Amino acid sequence: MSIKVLLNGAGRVGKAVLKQLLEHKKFEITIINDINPYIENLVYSINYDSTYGKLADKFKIIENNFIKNSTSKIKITNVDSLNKIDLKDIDIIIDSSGKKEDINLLKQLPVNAVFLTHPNKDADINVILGANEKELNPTSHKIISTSSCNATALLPALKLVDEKREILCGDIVTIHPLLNHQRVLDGSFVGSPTREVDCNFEFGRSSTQNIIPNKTTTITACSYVLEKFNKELISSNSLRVPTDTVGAINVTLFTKQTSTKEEITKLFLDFEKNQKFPIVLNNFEPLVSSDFKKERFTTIIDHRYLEVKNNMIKLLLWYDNEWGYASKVVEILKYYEKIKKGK
Ligand SMILES: NC(=O)c1ccc[n+]([C@@H]2O[C@H](COP(=O)([O-])OP(=O)(O)OC[C@H]3O[C@@H](n4cnc5c(N)ncnc54)[C@H](O)[C@@H]3O)[C@@H](O)[C@H]2O)c1
Repeated sequence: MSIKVLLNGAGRVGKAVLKQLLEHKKFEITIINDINPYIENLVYSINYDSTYGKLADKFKIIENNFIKNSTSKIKITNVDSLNKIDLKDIDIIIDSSGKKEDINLLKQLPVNAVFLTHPNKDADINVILGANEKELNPTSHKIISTSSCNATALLPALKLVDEKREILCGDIVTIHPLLNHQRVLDGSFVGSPTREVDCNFEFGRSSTQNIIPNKTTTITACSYVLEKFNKELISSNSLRVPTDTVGAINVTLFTKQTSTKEEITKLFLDFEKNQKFPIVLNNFEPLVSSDFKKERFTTIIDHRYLEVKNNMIKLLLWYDNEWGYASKVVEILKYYEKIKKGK
């Protein structure tokens, strides 16, 4: 029998999750809830996407707030809180709305698990593949955060280096595409209810005309997964750039033991060879950000920019913050179901 899923919030991440989950017959998205009241607009934005193109098997609206394509029939609801939805046939919720819902409310929902697509310190667990998936326990973890796109890309690399060389301190700069809470042209910034944003004035400026510096919650998100990787150990900031998707992280680490470039190269090559999930991909080609669009691997090491000097390691990582991150949400879901069944 298929696992019935409710998708809450069909924005950038929600739609990437939807499209990837449609490929997995084990999961059936039976409800999509979004505060967008226009079902015509919702179905249009699922069928047509400027970043990832047209959906081959398009949805159309059928009777009573249902949409349908050749394989799936999905009910559309339009409420602002999950406790207003009839959940009697739902096994799992994926909440990609960004709403910071009361955790106690989420815990009381009559479903097996709620997956949050944002870091959340009150969740039962924050999971990043390649970092702490072995701690995931379907019996005791009901509210499961799948962390952030940046932390998903970064933490497997930090863990790997730390296990071999012990990280003493470091710094990261994330270079991140623009997001839906930003402005197209200059305007006053209006606080987003779905995001914690510190740099309000900068986010009121035109996202298409500027590189916007801001703080990032990446390291805090890492610390929810593995406590060691916190803001005391690693400093951070971010540059928001006018591209649609694919981020990069410039990472500088100082380690207890010294390394050579060959040793660090081998570390990532060996990891890629032996990994169970699509995490590390080693790139030696002269590629640019759009070449990583729709890439499932989310810690793509660009070896052209790997630098190792004594106890300093400098890495450049790539990741598709929408599609790649959504693929990890789906992988975590599949892994959760697998260990739940004791396989
Ligand atoms: N975009 C990214 O690169 C990215 C990557 C990883 C994680 N995330 C996280 O995923 C979440 C969504 O981000 P996004 O970029 O997809 O945002 P988005 O603005 O594109 O999409 C959010 C969607 O949720 C809907 N929504 C808002 N409040 C709702 C509510 N109360 N109930 C139901 N639907 C609601 C909106 O109408 C919209 O369709 C955020 O928590 C974000 O931090 C985003």
